[in-house]
Amino acid sequence: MSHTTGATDATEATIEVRDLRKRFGRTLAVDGLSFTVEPGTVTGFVGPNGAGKSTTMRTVLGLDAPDSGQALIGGRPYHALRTPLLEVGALLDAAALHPSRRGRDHLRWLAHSHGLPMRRVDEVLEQVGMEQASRRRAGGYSLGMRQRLGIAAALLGDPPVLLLDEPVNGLDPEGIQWIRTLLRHLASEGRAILVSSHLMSELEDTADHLVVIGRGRLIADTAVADLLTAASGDRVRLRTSSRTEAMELLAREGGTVAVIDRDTLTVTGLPAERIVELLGASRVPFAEVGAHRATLEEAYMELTRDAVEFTSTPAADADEVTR
Ligand SMILES: Nc1ncnc2c1ncn2[C@@H]1O[C@H](COP(=O)(O)OP(=O)(O)OP(=O)(O)O)[C@@H](O)[C@H]1O
Repeated sequence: MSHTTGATDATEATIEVRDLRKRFGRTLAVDGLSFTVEPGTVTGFVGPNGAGKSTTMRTVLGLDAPDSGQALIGGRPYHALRTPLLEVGALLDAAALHPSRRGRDHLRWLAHSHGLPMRRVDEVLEQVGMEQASRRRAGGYSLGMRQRLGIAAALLGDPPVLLLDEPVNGLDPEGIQWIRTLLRHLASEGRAILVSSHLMSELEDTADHLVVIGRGRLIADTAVADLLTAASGDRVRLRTSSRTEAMELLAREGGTVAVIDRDTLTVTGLPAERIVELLGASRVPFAEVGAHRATLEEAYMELTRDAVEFTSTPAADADEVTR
């Protein structure tokens, strides 16, 4: 953060959600949710469609009023922020722009209305790779371009807190890689960043921390590294051209064997050294025996499977919490 725009100090870079509840008619969108986004971290906000992610973000941004509980930015509710654009940046929908307006003019207007120096417009346009495109009219922008412009607008006030709702939507693989690098960089500067996604794989290599919700309730609030370690367990991964033979042998010796693909297995209940010994003694060909590292997707599946009981609601409430 440059601090030239008077951004708040690092201790204020947090998002705190405290026992938040929000109902829309018969739908309980957010049901007693609490979590904190710490400075210097990218926190992934994950859950299936309709889980309550957007509602939570909108409440943090003062766009929805909570029925109870609190949503705070740097310890204060959004409406109490003196200079919101300098304190929190947000991407909710890809920038809704008038088709005849140039992206650059949109940012200049935003900067002007908040008393920000015009050089910030050029700085953020460079940061999102839109220097050239921003001189064209928005009517011709792709969804990816509008996403980039929306991110530029969020960064304009150099805020210590960022909320991005599904920022990867519409980006091509190169764009996805770009946003990963950008978010890592922004977090390394001490910002608190909350990024929602309904796909766990999109957060691989981006998030340090995960808040997983289902039906408006917290399922997990965990460091990504801890989640992956727990999900990887004591599983050993091995490759073999004699899959059936290897499976029979290892199961006989007390291992629990799962098939990953045509020539890859994972085994629990037997240490790697023992597996090597057993396959070697029986002359079953194998290669690459090592600890299995779970993907974030696998970890998520495990997590939500364990959380089924926690997330399910009494039958009487059932139609209140479904879309
Ligand atoms: N303005 C509204 N009026 C009525 N119901 C709403 C409103 N906004 C959200 N909901 C409902 O609240 C629930 C949570 O929706 P929300 O958009 O917060 O979920 P989400 O996790 O962001 O989902 P998605 O991944 O699909 O964006 C859903 O059942 C949704 O239909």
